[in-house]
Amino acid sequence: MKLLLSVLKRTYTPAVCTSRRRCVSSGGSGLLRRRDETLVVGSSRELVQRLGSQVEVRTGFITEEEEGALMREVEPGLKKKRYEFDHWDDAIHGYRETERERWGEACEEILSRVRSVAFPEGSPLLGPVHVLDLDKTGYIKPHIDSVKFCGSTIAGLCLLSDSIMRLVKEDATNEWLDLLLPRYSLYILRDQARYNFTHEILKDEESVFNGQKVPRLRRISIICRNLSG
Ligand SMILES: O=C(O)CCC(=O)C(=O)O
Ligand SMILES: [Fe+2]
Ligand SMILES: [Mn+2]
Repeated sequence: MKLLLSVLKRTYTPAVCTSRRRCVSSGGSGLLRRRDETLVVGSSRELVQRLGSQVEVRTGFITEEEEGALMREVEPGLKKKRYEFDHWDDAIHGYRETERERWGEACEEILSRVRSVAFPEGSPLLGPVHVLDLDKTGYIKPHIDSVKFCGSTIAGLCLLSDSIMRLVKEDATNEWLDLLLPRYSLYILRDQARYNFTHEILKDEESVFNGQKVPRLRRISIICRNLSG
């Protein structure tokens, strides 16, 4: 299946870079951009193209109804918890989370679609699916997922809000990529993008993509991972 970039409803203004960093859109690669819908910008065209093969954003991966089905399943468990704000040392600020191994039929169908596009057939997966609920003021600081517990691929469904995921090369912080993750999208990070770059979800005040404000509301992500080999 080809990337479903054309489902993105809004158009974003052409690259107007207001940040210190040099913005180069992925125009011309044909993979990450269709019409005016840019989903990836980065520190250089070369990086966007090279790392672009290890990063996917599939817009409209789920429908509004499917988001509703997922919410009905995760909301009761989340509501029993309180958002955590006070742990200054945590990678995540303003969040609550849970894990879920068994899902109802509708959700299982969605998750098996995620697995079939994100992971090679037969690749052993982490059993429980991770559900992360970020408050409107919550954000995820730069980190690399534990190499002990999870393998080469991270796949996340984005519910309730658009957001921006920033990837920064661990040993060369001038190399970076910003991904626009629209509500209803699926993102996939593989290989170098997963091992050699930190990832983070920007807080509302910093949530600007390619010069355009992207309001960050409460956001829920549902994340599938494979096991480390
Ligand atoms: O919310 C997301 O999409 C990413 C979460 C994350 O980075 C993590 O749980 O390690
Ligand atoms: Fe992570
Ligand atoms: Mn702590």
